[in-house]
Amino acid sequence: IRRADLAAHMTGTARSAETRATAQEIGLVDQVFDTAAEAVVDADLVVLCVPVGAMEAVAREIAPHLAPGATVTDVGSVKQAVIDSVAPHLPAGSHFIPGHPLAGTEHSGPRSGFAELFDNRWCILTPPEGCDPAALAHLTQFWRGMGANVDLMDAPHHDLVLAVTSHTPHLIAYTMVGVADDLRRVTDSEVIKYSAAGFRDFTRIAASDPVMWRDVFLTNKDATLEILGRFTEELFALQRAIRQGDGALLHDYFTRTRAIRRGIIDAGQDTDAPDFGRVRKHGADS
Ligand SMILES: NC(=O)C1=CN([C@@H]2O[C@H](COP(=O)(O)OP(=O)(O)OC[C@H]3O[C@@H](n4cnc5c(N)ncnc54)[C@H](O)[C@@H]3O)[C@@H](O)[C@H]2O)C=CC1
Ligand SMILES: O=C(O)C(=O)Cc1ccc(O)cc1
Repeated sequence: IRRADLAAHMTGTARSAETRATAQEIGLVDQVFDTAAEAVVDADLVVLCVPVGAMEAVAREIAPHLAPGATVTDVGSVKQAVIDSVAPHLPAGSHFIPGHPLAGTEHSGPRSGFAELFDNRWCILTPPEGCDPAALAHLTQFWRGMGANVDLMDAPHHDLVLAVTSHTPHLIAYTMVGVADDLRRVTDSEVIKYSAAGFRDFTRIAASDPVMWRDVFLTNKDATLEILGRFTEELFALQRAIRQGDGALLHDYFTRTRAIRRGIIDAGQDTDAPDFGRVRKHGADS
């Protein structure tokens, strides 16, 4: 926001005194308040950046203190649950436009942000029907100002797409690291020592914030279970092919998946590796 001078004055808050002190110390915002109720007074734009399961409590707290005509948005990884829990509490005359930047790392807290985080990444907005066009245009410009590309979607579609591209992959990473941990005799030495790229990536993902991801799965339950069901079917098919020595099936399968990866790279969306590098370079928590 500072890089592109998108706000005249930025306020912020966090639940713990320690986080608020850190935010103050590193100059993350112009003014840090003890409560969300104080932080939103006179704000044109309010961005809720809490775990999905905490959105409702924060919405209840800020609602009586919002300026008339304020725009309220969020960055939660699930959208329908946020709409259901936040919208009923906001006053008439405010504009609620949920959002989700598809950018982040396994790190949390005020020291984990860096100005380039949203550069050339997608931010999906899920405006409700009848949403104020001027408020939507402003919010779109806000995200573009931070370097993101903006797309619009309805919330259920967002939740299904993200179940495929983010939520289920995270669950699989958590599971794989859990499996390795169960094999204690391997974990204690060899898994760490000989950790090849695949498992290393899983451990990075599985180091993500437990509260945030607990809430993602609790609130995007149906879509995640749907994708997990399909994942399990495919896994069983591959398991059978391995048992039966069906090399042709495995080869065909891996040829198809390789083409998908190449499609992602051709579309300019292969941002994982540079992103990881950026986190290190910009000194986020490690
Ligand atoms: N970390 C990531 O890579 C991404 C996260 N998101 C979404 O962004 C949101 C925030 O995540 P981060 O910024 O990573 O987390 P964070 O841990 O850096 O910040 C979360 C904030 O919420 C506060 N909080 C937690 N529980 C609360 C409660 N019950 N009541 C009031 N405040 C509470 C914490 O004190 C903290 O200030 C989540 O909804 C997450 O799904 C979206 C895209 C990427
Ligand atoms: O660290 C990673 O690789 C991520 O996938 C970050 C991330 C986490 C949650 C989101 O809703 C969006 C992006």
